[in-house]
Amino acid sequence: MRDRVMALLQAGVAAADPGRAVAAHMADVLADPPGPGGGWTVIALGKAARAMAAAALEALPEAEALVITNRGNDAPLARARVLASGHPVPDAAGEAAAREVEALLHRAGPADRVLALISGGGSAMLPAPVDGVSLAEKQEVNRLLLGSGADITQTNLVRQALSRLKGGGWLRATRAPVTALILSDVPGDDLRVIASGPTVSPIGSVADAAAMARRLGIWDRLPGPVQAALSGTRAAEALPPARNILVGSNGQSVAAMIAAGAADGGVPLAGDVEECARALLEVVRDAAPGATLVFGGETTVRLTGDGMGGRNQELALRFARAASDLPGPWVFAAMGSDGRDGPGEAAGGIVDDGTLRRIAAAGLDLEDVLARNDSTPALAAAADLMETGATGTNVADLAVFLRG
Ligand SMILES: O=C(O)[C@H](O)CO
Repeated sequence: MRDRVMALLQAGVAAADPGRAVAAHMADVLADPPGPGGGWTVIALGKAARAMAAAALEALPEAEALVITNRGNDAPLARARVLASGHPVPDAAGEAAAREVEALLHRAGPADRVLALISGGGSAMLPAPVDGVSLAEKQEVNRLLLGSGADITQTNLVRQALSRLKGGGWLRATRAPVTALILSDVPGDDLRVIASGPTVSPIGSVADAAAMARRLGIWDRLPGPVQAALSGTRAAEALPPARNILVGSNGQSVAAMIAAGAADGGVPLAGDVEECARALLEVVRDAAPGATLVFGGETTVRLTGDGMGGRNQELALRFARAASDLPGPWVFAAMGSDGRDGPGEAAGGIVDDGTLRRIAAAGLDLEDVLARNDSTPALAAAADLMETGATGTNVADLAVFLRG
């Protein structure tokens, strides 16, 4: 049963393979070639940038690419300049990369074509603070947003208002027509949110961003220049049109898992992880023997301790606790599609009807584990920790329930 669950998760991850996703859409890209004397400017941003650029360059034998990605994903790539940038905290390397991106975009003329390859993590990797705001101040804003409980849409609304390149900034910076291939790591696949939407219109106005900072309770702690920038009015402008194409997403991965033989679980992985665990249990309670249900999305965890864990590991444990009276055999697994769940090395958790017994046998008190958000050691003690290594893509979280 565990092998079947892992094979389905693997099918979901494979469907989000950045190289394959880009290759599948290069015919669309090539349908709008450069004009006479023009060429391609390829700029890739985010955790999947290198893999996306590699696939694009296969189809563009004359082109070179600028790749901005996080450390660890920054292996050299033929015909590309690969720049490592700070993530999740923006850094000076990212600021220098942002200047290179701007220079390339400015240089491209109307006969050229810009191919933007956008993936998650891009917001932190390309800090381009608006006039009057320093990198250190942007770092502080980042820190405040992370601690405020803001979701990714709220976070990126504020980030966009403080950036030259987010929220359509790439379009403002170039005279060349832009096509963007976008790999989504956000629930709902709002293109304005993914990597803060460099090639689409912003989520809201500067005033909306200021109102959000107030609502999140961080306004009074924002550095003065940031408050000033958020108090200004940036005239709403019509952005040049761009072709924005979603090439991979959580929904597409869930669809691939369904194509591999599972059924749609019908509820998203969303909201508070405990509430989500209970909602999943309600869905699977009446599942017939042999039924396999798949789920996608991203939950949130309210931290009450400082243990080692991640939202998928916590979801797996909370599901096992909620399902204590669910007749076995059953298996439930949840993972981050990037193979990373929280700060450690684990990808997620894979629990079954014996998990609670194994945790107790290891001398652990599950209530205490959950109160300390310490899911990794508990899952490891039950031989239920999932470790896949980095998968090279990121389309949020995937989960599978299988009834034996
Ligand atoms: O970079 C970001 O903003 C997040 O990963 C969402 O795409």
